[in-house]
Amino acid sequence: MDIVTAQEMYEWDQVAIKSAGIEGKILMESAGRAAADVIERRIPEHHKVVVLIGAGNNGGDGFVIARTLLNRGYEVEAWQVAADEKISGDAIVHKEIFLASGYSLFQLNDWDALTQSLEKADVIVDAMLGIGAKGPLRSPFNEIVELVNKQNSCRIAVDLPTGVPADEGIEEFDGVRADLTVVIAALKMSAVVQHTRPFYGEIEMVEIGLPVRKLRHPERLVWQRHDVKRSLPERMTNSHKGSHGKGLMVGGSDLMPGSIAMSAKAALRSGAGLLTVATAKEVIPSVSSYVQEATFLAMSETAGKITGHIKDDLQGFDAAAVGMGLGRHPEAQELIEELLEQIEAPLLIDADGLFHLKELFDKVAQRPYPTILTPHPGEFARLLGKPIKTIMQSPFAYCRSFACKHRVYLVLKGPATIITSPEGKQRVDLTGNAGLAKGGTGDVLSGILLAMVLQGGSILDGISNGCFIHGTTAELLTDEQHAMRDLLATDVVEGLSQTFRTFS
Ligand SMILES: NC(=O)C1=CN([C@@H]2O[C@H](COP(=O)(O)OP(=O)(O)OC[C@H]3O[C@@H](n4cnc5c(N)ncnc54)[C@H](O)[C@@H]3O)[C@@H](O)[C@H]2O)[C@@H](O)CC1
Ligand SMILES: [K+]
Repeated sequence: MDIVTAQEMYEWDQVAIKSAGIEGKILMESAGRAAADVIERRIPEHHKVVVLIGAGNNGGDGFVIARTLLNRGYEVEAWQVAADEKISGDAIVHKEIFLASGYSLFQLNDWDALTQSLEKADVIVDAMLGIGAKGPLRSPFNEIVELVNKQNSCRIAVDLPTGVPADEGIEEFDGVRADLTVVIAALKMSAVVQHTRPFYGEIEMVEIGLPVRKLRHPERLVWQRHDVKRSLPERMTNSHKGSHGKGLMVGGSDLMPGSIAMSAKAALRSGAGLLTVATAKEVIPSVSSYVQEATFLAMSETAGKITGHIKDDLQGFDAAAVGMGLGRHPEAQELIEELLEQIEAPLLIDADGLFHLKELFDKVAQRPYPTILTPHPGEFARLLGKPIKTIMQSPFAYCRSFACKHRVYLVLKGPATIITSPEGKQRVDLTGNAGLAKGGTGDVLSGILLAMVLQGGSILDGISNGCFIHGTTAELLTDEQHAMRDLLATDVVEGLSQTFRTFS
C-alpha cells in the first residue's frame, strides 16, 4: 500500500486524467461510490446521516456519497457548508447531478439548523476538506470542526479528516476527530505520523480505478502480509544449519543478561542456523541456561561489563548484531569501533550500541558492508542531536536524510515503524500493539532482524519482514492467550512459532 504526499497524489490524478483519459468527474464518482459502499457496510439502514460538503473535490466526493446513500434508501441530509460561488471543478458537476436527481441540499445560512441537524445525526460524514487544505482552518470550517467534534455521533472522514494536513511536518492544526477515515486510492503520509494518526480513527482504503501501472510509485509503502509471503526465504528441504547463516551477537552485562539472552533466542527461533554469543564471562551461565542452542565467546571484562578488544577471529560470520544489554561504559565505544572495522558482513547496532555511535559516524559511512541501526525515537533523537518532538513531526524526512547521509539501513521503532534503506526507500510496519510497550521487546526485535539478515536476500525485505513478524506475534498473542498488560518479551519469543506457522 503506497503512502503519498498531497503533491504525489495530485500527480497521480493528473496521470489518470491526462495519460489514461479518465476524467476527474469519473474518478470522483468512483471515489464517492466506493466510500458510500464502506459507509453502508458500517451503518444500519435506519441511521440518520449528515454529509458535510466543502467547495473543492473533497466536497465533490461528498455530493456523490450523499446521492448514492439517498439512492439506496438512507435518511441523509446533505449540507453544503461553502458558498455557492466557491464550489469548483468537478464538484460543480456532481452538485448538479445531485440536484437533478431530485434531492435537496441544505445551505449554511442558519447555524442553529446545522447544529440541530448534527445533534440528531447518528453518522456525520466529513467531506469538507481533503488534501487541498492549506494553513489553519478558515471560517466557517474551524467552527464546524469544533461543532462536529462535540457530537456523540460516529464521524466518518473522506480521504482525510478536515483540517489534518496530508503531509508530515505541520505542528499546529485543528481537525475532525474521525472514528473512521475512508482513504482514497493511497494512504496520505499523515495517516502514519504519530501526532496526526489519532485524528484518522480506523482506516479503510478504497480503490478508485487509477491506472496503477502508469503511476510513479513513491518508494514509500506500508509493508503487508502479502509482501512478507512473497519475500520470506523458503527453507529448502535439503538445507543444513550452515545454509541459514552463522550469526554473531555481542552484548550483555552482569546487570542486563536478559537482553542478549532474549535476542539470541529470538534469532534462533526466527531461523538463524548457528549463533555465537560474545559476552562477559560471568554472564554466560545465565544466557546459556535460557538458550542452550547458542555457542559462546568469553570477552575480556571488568566488573561484569565487556571491555577491551575482541581477541577472536571475527571472520566467517554471515552477520552480526551488537548492543543489547551492553552497557554505556566508555570501553563500549572501542568495541563498536572494532566491530565496524572488522565484521565483513552486515552489522546490526541496537540499544547501548547506539549510545556512542555519534562519534563513529565516519566509520559507519565508510563500511563496505551493510549497517543496520534500530533506534527508538529517543535513541534517534540522540543520534541526530534534535528533540524527539521535532523528529516525530517529520519522521519520513529525518529518517531518509539520515539513512542516505550515513549509508545505513534505519529502523525507527514505534507504533508505525519506519524502515529506510541507504538509497532512501521507505517501508512502514503498522503491526504490533501496546503489549509491546515493555522492556525487552526491542531486544527480541534485534534477534529476529539478525536472523532475517542471516538468511540472505534483500536486507530491506529482510528487516521489513522481521518488523512485521515481531508485531504480528504480539497481535496473535493478545488475540488468543494474553492481554496487552501481561505480555512479556519472552512470550513474544515463544509466540514466534505461531506466527511462522501462518507463513508456511
Ligand atoms: N481528480 C481528483 O483530483 C480527485 C480528488 N479527489 C478528492 O479531492 C480531494 C482534493 O480536492 P481539492 O484539491 O479540490 O482540495 P480539497 O477539496 O481538499 O480542498 C480545497 C478547498 O478547500 C479550501 N481550503 C483550503 N485550505 C483551507 C483552509 N485552511 N480553510 C478553509 N478552506 C480551505 C479551498 O478554498 C478549496 O475550496 C481529495 O482529498 C479527494 O477527497 C477524489 O475525488 C478523487 C479524484
Ligand atoms: K474530509
